[in-house]
Amino acid sequence: MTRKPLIAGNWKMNMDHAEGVSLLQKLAWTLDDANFNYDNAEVAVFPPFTDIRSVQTLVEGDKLNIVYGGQDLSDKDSGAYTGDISGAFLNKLGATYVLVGHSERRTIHGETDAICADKVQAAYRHGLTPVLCVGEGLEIREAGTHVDFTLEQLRGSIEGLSSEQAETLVVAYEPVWAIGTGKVATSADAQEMSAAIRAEIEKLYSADVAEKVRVLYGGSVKAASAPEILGEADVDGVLVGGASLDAEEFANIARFDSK
Ligand SMILES: O=C(CO)COP(=O)(O)O
Repeated sequence: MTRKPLIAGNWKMNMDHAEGVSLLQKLAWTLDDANFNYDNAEVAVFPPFTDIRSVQTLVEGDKLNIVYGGQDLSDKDSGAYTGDISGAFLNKLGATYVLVGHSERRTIHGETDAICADKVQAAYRHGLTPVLCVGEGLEIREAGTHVDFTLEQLRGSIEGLSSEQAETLVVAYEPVWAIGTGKVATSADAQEMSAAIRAEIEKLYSADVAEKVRVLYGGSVKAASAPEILGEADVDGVLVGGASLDAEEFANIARFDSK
């Protein structure tokens, strides 16, 4: 089976709701002008929470083919959790995906694998597809233990996941040393880890489930580096940070396979 590529833009803490709507509008126009075929790849954006209602209004109003999600969610459904966002609210706003365990949340907010596993379950509880972020820091990469480290993170963050849930899981391999540094991993690095993640999913579940899981690469992806990375057998998409804030650049990443 062929897995449909997912081209995802993580806006992080950028773009207020007005800026976000104009970025999304520009992205949609740029893709339309290029006759982008949405059958070739799924395009998703992850705006700040404050933008999502406005994004929903634009997507639904203009019938855009672009989907969207939250950058995080609470592991709880509702209650006295000041500042947290429930997956139920994201679902109500038409979100398709939700990022879980981005390295900036694991480091800055101390999110452990166990917390991520609870957030993955919360995503499924609320009809959201989790994009689970894993990846090693520079010291681990330099020690050569990056595969074991990342698979350990994966196992811990999908604790309790059923086969049925796992089939729709998206995993984003984002080596921390490549995030925001301009140091993009080689396509061989991305392939090595994507294949290892898929093999681990097969061990934990089955070959059929492993075939269905989509594995993304993230870390300084630009239009110039995207085609080679996305050409790797086990890489099913990219999770783009900085370059997703530029409509033209992100559109060119989405059009990675246009000759
Ligand atoms: O963290 C990332 C996406 O979630 C990657 O960010 P950059 O593309 O800016 O390196």
